[in-house]
Amino acid sequence: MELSMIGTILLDLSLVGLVYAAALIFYRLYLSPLARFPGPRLAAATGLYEVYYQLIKGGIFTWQINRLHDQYGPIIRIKPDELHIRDPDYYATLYSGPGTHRNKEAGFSFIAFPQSIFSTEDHALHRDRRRVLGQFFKKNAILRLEPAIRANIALLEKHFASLVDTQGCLELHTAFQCFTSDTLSQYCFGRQQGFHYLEQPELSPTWKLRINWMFEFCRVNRHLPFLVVLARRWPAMAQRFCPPFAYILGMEQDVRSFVRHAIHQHKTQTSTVSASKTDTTTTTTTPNDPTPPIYPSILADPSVPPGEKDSPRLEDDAIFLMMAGTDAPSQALAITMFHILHNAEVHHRLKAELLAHIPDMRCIPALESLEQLPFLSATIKEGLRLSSIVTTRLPRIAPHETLRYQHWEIPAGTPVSMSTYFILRDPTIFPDPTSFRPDRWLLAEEDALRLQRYLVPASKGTLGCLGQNMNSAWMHLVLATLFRRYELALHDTTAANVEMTRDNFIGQTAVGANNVRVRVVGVGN
Ligand code: HEM
Repeated sequence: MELSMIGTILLDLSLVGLVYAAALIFYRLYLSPLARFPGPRLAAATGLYEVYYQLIKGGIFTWQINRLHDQYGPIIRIKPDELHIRDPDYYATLYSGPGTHRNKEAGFSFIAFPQSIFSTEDHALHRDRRRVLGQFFKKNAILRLEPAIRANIALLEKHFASLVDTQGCLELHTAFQCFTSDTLSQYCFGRQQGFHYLEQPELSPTWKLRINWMFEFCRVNRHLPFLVVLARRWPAMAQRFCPPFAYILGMEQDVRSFVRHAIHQHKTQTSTVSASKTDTTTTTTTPNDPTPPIYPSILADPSVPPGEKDSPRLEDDAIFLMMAGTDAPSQALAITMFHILHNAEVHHRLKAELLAHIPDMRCIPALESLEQLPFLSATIKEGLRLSSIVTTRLPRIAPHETLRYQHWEIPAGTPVSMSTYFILRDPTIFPDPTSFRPDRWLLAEEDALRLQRYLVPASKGTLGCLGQNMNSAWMHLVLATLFRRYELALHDTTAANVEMTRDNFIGQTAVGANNVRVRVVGVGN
């Protein structure tokens, strides 16, 4: 083909592309059913508006949305096909419970783990998957898990005990990432399986690095999904060009191998049982186990369809669960501890309550009894509010319902999102919102319930977080144990070390600042 002909074809293609782009922008600005909604014209015209804030400006679109609300009002168009609402009282309507139909939006699923519960867009399939996984996170299941949680707190404590009266210090994100990844992986796959970071002589930063990089990549992946496809296809090259990709591969490989091991064990067990009904020595779950591990139990559950038990499906699910169930809770713990130690009065009152209710520090009471301690529980609520870990918006789609907000009618099928970060810091609900004030939760029952409606760090409704009972158990047991048994003090740590400045789905501090260091200056009595 002659060069001039190639030139002509390219020119024609460019012209077609330009006309198409111009027509699309015209449609979005003037003809789209969302054209009448307020917001910047640039955001209505192109998704590149968001990409600019997320990729070029380093992940600050959440804060830009908040500024746009100041300018345009409580409902705005933030993308050609998405609306955002800033009104805490609308949250329960959008993130509704059983009986209403809400779908997730494809762009907000982790594209890298399409078969995980979180990425399941289909309403009915999501409900079935949630029924299966949800049983392991009900309150009763968590109460049965309490001895296993305490066993890992004992291992965690050794690292604090080794620093008593030394000049050494301990980084809390690292410590709690070890605790959560050990506890959750052992619950997922059995105590012998799973991670054992806490048993190492030094607390390993491995999981913290893996999970931090995973969320760092999440921000990029959402806008440039082909990068994941390329990196998966050529992992060695990906690591060469981007060395931190090794953390992600390492994390995925470990969790995938746990799942494959569980499947292998299950097959061995099934064939052994059919060969000899009496020999069950190779089982990974036993009928009397009070806390049977999650994935072996799912594999053994005859009501779960075989297609739901294949390796790729369970691998995706387990990787997502390990991400969701480790980073947010360890950040919540570390940031809550920062605020307690940073506020002398809160610290003093918490210690006084623990001392009064736990006379013998060797005997930390049962979880259900710790949950009755008013100041400890208020401190945990305030920690969850102020840490507001999940900074992303989470769009919901009502496929068959016209949602109404004030005088606005939102066409069925439109992605609509809200950001819990700004509900948790709304000054009309939480006066002086950036201050750590557990007292705000110490209210008469009716007022407390009213305020509690706005405590939504883990979202709400049929698609909301599954792990809140687990998280609450971890926070009560860990904080009660550490604050009753040790005198702790911050070391070389300021508010900048816990301030979220970037939205990587999960909020992040400035790069490298997410360190909360403590010294152990004594033991309790
Ligand atoms: C401070 C602690 C936590 C916070 C702030 C948090 C927050 C969230 C949020 C915002 C979502 C998305 C919900 C939505 O799309 O509406 C979510 C989903 C999820 N979280 Fe959590 N989470 C926490 C702890 C945990 C723990 C400890 C676990 C498990 C051990 C867990 C497991 C999950 C699962 C499985 C989902 C997906 C639910 C689904 O798609 O049906 N989370 N979490």
